[in-house]
Amino acid sequence: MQLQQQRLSAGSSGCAGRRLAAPAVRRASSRARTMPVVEARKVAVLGAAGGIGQPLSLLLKMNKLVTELALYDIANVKGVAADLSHCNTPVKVTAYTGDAELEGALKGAELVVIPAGVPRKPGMTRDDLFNINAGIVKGLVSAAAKHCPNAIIEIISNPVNSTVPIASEVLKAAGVYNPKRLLGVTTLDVVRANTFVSEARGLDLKDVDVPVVGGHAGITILPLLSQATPSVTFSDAEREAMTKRIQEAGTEVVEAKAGAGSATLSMAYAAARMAESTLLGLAGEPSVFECAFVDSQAVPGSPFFASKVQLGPEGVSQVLGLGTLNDFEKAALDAMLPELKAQIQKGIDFARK
Ligand SMILES: NC(=O)c1ccc[n+]([C@@H]2O[C@H](COP(=O)([O-])OP(=O)(O)OC[C@H]3O[C@@H](n4cnc5c(N)ncnc54)[C@H](O)[C@@H]3O)[C@@H](O)[C@H]2O)c1
Ligand SMILES: O=C(O)C[C@H](O)C(=O)O
Repeated sequence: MQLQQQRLSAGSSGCAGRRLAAPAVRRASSRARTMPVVEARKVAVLGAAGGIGQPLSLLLKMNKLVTELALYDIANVKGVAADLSHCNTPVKVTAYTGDAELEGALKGAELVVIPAGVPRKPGMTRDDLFNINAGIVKGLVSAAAKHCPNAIIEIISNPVNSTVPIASEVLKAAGVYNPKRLLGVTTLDVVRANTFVSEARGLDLKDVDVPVVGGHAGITILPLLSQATPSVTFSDAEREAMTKRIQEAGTEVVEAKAGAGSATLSMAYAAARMAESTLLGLAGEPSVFECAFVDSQAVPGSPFFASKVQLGPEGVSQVLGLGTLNDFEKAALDAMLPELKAQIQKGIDFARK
């Protein structure tokens, strides 16, 4: 609710917040009249007892667009749900654990958010998580294919560049793949880019919107600083340093946590923002945009790519192109592609074997 209030009044909705700025300011003065009509919306969080899952569930419990919050985890989820259910917001909280209860979590869900899986420790890459998380995502998406085949699925579990292709293959094999309904959550990259650029240039955060494209690991994370709103200028050295900071921001947190995991609170904030945008799109709100890692033809040869997408009643209603890149961004795009394609293919091969 708080997040939503902030979003509606700040006019910040997605990596293309600029498109919403004017209507959102109008909504702020007549919010009761212009809030989308809320139908029954069940949201399932798989991995809800984890470092991301718990604060994400709290934020969703505060969101007026959610009516039921189904929390699923292999451990400790009943306590999390009991705790959360005491918050006096209208969202109904239910808890499910173990394979036998997964169906209950998923039945009737319109949005399934998946932060299940292990996080990095210092010295690891996201790809080092593949061996454990690939199987977790495969299993959970198989269950979603069976129990809520029309739900929108948003994957947080790393490595996103591989787990999203795994999910697509699982859904294809089950005969229920709809590319408009599968998204890898890269919102945290946008959140970070907005924060760092605003800090560097002394800008009001609510005005800043930096699209981040590519994927979600190292050099595959490409902030398009040339397309930032408001327009910002950087020297070559500054642009390179800012790009690297955004690319390495996850590692910055992993190192600061020194073995206790990776980003959880900022990720929960980012995922809650992504979920809210998705629910706004489902509710028929026009002009809702976010960057996300989706089935895409934006870049030839890369079957998945993160770019700005429009969210609507069907999920992803439009995948936007990359716009005009400067020479630095063009070179960075060329440099990332072999790595991104290999990580996508690794996910596809795993799911097909
Ligand atoms: N996309 C992003 O931007 C982004 C950002 C931060 C973290 N992540 C990733 O999110 C994942 C979770 O991170 P975290 O810090 O919350 O980890 P965590 O270990 O704190 O929590 C993970 C939770 O998943 C649960 N889990 C494991 N297997 C499960 C299964 N089969 N079904 C249901 N639940 C299961 C665990 O019990 C645990 O509660 C990691 O893979 C991490 O790399 C992604
Ligand atoms: O860095 C990580 O391992 C977690 C996440 O992908 C992040 O960007 O914070």
